[in-house]
Amino acid sequence: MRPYKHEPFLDFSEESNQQEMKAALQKIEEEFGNDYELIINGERIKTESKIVSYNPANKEEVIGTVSKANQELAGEAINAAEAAFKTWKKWKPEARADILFRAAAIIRRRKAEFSALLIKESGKPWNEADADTAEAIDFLEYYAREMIRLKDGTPVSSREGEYNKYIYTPMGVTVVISPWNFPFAIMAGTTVAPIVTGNTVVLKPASSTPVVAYKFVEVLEEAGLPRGVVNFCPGSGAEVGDFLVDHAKTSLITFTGSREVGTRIFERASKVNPGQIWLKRTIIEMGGKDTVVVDKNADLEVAAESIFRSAFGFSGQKCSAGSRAVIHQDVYDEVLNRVIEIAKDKIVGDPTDYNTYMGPVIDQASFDKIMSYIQVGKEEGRLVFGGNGDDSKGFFIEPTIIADVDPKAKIMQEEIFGPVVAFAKAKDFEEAIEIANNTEYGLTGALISNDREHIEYAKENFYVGNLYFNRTCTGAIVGYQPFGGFNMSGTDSKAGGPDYLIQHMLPKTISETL
Ligand SMILES: NC(=O)c1ccc[n+]([C@@H]2O[C@H](COP(=O)([O-])OP(=O)(O)OC[C@H]3O[C@@H](n4cnc5c(N)ncnc54)[C@H](O)[C@@H]3O)[C@@H](O)[C@H]2O)c1
Ligand SMILES: N[C@@H](CCC=O)C(=O)O
Repeated sequence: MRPYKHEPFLDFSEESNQQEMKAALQKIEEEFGNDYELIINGERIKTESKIVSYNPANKEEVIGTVSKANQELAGEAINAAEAAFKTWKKWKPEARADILFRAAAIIRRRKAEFSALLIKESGKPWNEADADTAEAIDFLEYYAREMIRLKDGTPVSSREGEYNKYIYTPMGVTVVISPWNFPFAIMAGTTVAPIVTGNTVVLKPASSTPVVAYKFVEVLEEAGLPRGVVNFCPGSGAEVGDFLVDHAKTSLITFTGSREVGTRIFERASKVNPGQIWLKRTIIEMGGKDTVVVDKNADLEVAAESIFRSAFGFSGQKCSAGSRAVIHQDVYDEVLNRVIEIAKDKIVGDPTDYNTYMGPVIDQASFDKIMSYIQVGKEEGRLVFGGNGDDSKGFFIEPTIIADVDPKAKIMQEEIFGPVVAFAKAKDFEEAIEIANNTEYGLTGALISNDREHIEYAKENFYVGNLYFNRTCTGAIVGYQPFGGFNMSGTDSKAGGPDYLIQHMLPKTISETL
């Protein structure tokens, strides 16, 4: 087994990579409109009721229709997962890991096809889609190796006359609820972490992006995953989500999504329901209100680039998005003007076009919500760039920059999840860090500074789960920057890190008297 190394991103300035992506985009169009079924215990189940997956850049284009589970079918999925657990938990960890390695190899061979689907189903531009596919491969490769590392447990001491062992055992049925914004990587990572640790899964993907999730489950089947170990169960959050969370046979819930739904799940999971003989465990990763702080002696070009890319990568639809820029007063105007300059060059449009920097936002509800925040922003600050949206064909919003915002203003406090960045001025470095910390979230942050003392100060005082220096606050890499946040950003499970898998297992102490 080679040491873990992250999957390299494709360089689309190379003609051959461009051609491959163009061909993949054409090829997947042939599958548009296909019908995808539920997968319960390996059986395909077609339902009358459907989820329709649209291209957010072109509302007319249907990516696929997907059967929609009701509570009865969700109950069958839980039963199938419970039955499969009896044998799957006995598989050797190395054999479980092998399935992940095989799945990674299959996806690597079909990389362009998966990225093309992400471009169409979630509106990601090429580089963001490629990064999402690469991250899905990374999760498979990394968690497989992690399970092999953990298979014999962690060494503990033994006194004379005894032999002690400390091992990790699987938990049971895991409900995986995933978001649409990393429809491949997060969905795949949160599905295979419970699987490789010996649990079985009911996967409820986001309703905007169910097709990529179906195709991933097919890959797991092709890689040799026995039936019932993963059950594909798309459905309404309110109906099927609550049902799965509440179910007495659910042991572990791993959720990634909004604060509103995450706190609801956290609360419901704490209730012990009739027939339930354990306390449910939850891994809950939620939103962010993330800040790029610029110090007065920073490299201002790095600062402007970092702010721009943190705010507008995938139209700001990342939990890690830098939706707040807090700038030292001495360099405020210069940085703001440079970010505006960068924004002027960038193309907003159809993400199937290689030259597009920013595609659409995911759907009408997001479009309306972001536009209403822009309206609030115009009242709370000075609109200096963008501000317009067009939802006639797809859900397009210009990169929007609002200057001179009070740190306590609504657009400085609430997660917008769109291409909007608010600028605030700080009188000195300490005040900038105070402003950065003044939200209820604590996910990511970046400091752009050349002052070593300030960097050390930030390491201690900038209260976020992922802290970066002299770069963007987005773009964590599996195995290199374990990911998760403090406070209302979640349980800080650190996906893609060395502490992640053990949260899917029950540690067991075995002590034998010799
Ligand atoms: N911290 C992280 O690692 C991370 C990563 C990606 C996205 N996010 C956050 O996710 C949010 C965007 O994603 P979203 O719009 O898909 O979030 P969301 O909370 O609306 O939906 C997430 C998932 O929860 C399901 N759901 C909805 N209601 C439910 C219920 N009552 N019970 C169970 N499940 C239910 C949805 O169908 C979906 O599958 C943002 O807030 C973003 O910051 C966080
Ligand atoms: N892990 C991603 C963010 C995931 C949330 O949307 C990043 O680091 O940018």
